[in-house]
Amino acid sequence: MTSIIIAGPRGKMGKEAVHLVHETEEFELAAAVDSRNAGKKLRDLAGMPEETALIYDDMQTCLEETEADVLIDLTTPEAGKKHLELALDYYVRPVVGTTGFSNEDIQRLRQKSEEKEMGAVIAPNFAVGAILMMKLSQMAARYFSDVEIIEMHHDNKLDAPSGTASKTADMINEVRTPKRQGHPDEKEEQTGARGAETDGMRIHSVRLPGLVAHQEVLFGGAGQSLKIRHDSYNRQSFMPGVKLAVESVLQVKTLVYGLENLME
Ligand SMILES: NC(=O)C1=CN([C@@H]2O[C@H](COP(=O)(O)OP(=O)(O)OC[C@H]3O[C@@H](n4cnc5c(N)ncnc54)[C@H](O)[C@@H]3O)[C@@H](O)[C@H]2O)C=CC1
Ligand SMILES: O=C(O)C1=N[C@H](C(=O)O)C[C@H](O)C1
Repeated sequence: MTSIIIAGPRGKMGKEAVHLVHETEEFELAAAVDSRNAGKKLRDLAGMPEETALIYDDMQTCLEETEADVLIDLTTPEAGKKHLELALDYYVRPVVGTTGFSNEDIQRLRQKSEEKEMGAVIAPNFAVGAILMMKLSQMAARYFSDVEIIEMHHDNKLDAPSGTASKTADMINEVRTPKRQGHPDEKEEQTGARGAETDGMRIHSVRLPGLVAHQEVLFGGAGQSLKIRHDSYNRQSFMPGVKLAVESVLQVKTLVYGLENLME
């Protein structure tokens, strides 16, 4: 049985994760960390399953008082970083879906996880289709070095660009012939018109109500273009990936960044 703490249980993703843990025979919910409702049980909150796990409003207290194997964090960039470090301190393996980690953060946290000989997973996207979109984009980037990433999300998202877009850019950069795209003399008449610059490529972030999580990777070459697109229409799309990450984090002794490194 894998005993799990969930941080952010009332959030859009956290709620789905609570249901995933509740419905998975080999998982059990040990506790939850929420920004409110300390002292209540999960089942006391609207829309929650019949779970008696205690709610804490402070990660450190939760870790001190709870026996758990894994922490699933689905909170905010600021809280997620703090929670990941604390989980490693208390020898609880973190599975972090929260986005907003820089490459420097990941490097530092990987070093800590290796010092502790504790597995950790940071997965900016748990949807299998999104992982394939990133891998196919990496494959295409060998042949097309002109690429623009357009990520589209709901308007409650805190971070931009999305974790998925940053990861896609990293994966493309591993294989792409370095190139500064666009006209050498191009000038933004309005700040931001060309999007965020990363190694000469551009990332554009769209935020609109009604959207969930969508991304297009556009490649251009002489007389042709290629578009690779993924859409998540709901948060259930992420749950098989959360389950895989929880199962896998028990088997590794370093920080794994990206679900593609855990998929067969
Ligand atoms: N890896 C993936 O596949 C996915 C990742 N995400 C990421 O997951 C995170 C959460 O996304 P949503 O559920 O859409 O956000 P949300 O805003 O619906 O939920 C976040 C929850 O975290 C709680 N929270 C904030 N600070 C906290 C703290 N210090 N301790 C405990 N709880 C705290 C909030 O009260 C809220 O209930 C974001 O960073 C988002 O980018 C979202 C979807 C998929
Ligand atoms: O905030 C979201 O919703 C999502 N965040 C992740 C990201 O930043 O890439 C994953 C997915 O796109 C949904």
